[in-house]
Amino acid sequence: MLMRLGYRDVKSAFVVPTDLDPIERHPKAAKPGEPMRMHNRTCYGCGEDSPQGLHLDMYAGEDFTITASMQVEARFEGGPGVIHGGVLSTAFDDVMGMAPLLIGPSAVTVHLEVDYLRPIPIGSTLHFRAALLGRQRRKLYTEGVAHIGDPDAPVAMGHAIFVMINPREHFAEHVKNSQLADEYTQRMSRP
Ligand SMILES: CCCCC/C=C\C/C=C\C/C=C\C/C=C\CCCC(=O)SCCNC(=O)CCNC(=O)[C@H](O)C(C)(C)COP(=O)(O)OP(=O)(O)OC[C@H]1O[C@@H](n2cnc3c(N)ncnc32)[C@H](O)[C@@H]1OP(=O)(O)O
Repeated sequence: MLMRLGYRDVKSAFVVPTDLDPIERHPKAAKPGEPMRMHNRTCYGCGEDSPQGLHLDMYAGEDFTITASMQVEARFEGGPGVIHGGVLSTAFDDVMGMAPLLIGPSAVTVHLEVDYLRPIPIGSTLHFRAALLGRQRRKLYTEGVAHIGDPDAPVAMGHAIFVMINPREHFAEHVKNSQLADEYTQRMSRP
């Protein structure tokens, strides 16, 4: 099922394959309107225990969508008075990265694109919507859009490809570096 967020007039080089495999919402996934569970509470994007992080607030939406918001704090300044482009791409990575969890698997970013459409002032609230567009083998195609109050006036769009992984294998050698190393090491040792 291919569901796009609209805004087709926005130029983007991202190509979504036409031969996508069917996807289904996982029965245990958050219901529309419910908060998305943090994948890691020290995540720089959404973790509540990441002191320097973006503190994205994320909710499950209808179908394969996520909604999210964040405050554009002064510490996120890039150009004078506006958000840093890298901060915005971090936010898109994390918001679009939540969409795979609606169908179940853990997945990591292999490709990320951001189209910057309008300057985003410090002090604004950024609102995001992201959608899982479809799956092709282990690849998951996503799209995101951001606005600062008027949903019909997008300020940025994002596209990304995530690849499904086995988290135990993928993070096995790295959990020791986590701020939550003890917790993850214990989780790894459970059958
Ligand atoms: C129990 C303890 C652990 C608990 C942890 C719990 C949960 C955490 C898990 C997940 C997180 C969940 C939500 C996350 C939300 C947001 C977070 C932001 C996400 C990130 O910020 S995450 C950091 C940055 N991310 C990386 O750190 C990835 C580095 N990377 C790799 O680790 C490898 O790359 C890997 C393993 C991904 C794949 O490697 P591989 O060998 O398994 O597979 P392969 O290379 O064959 O790729 C398979 C198919 O993807 C295609 N493909 C590959 N690369 C592509 C590209 N660039 N463009 C287009 N297509 C590409 C191939 O062409 C092929 O496609 P095809 O099927 O058509 O052949």
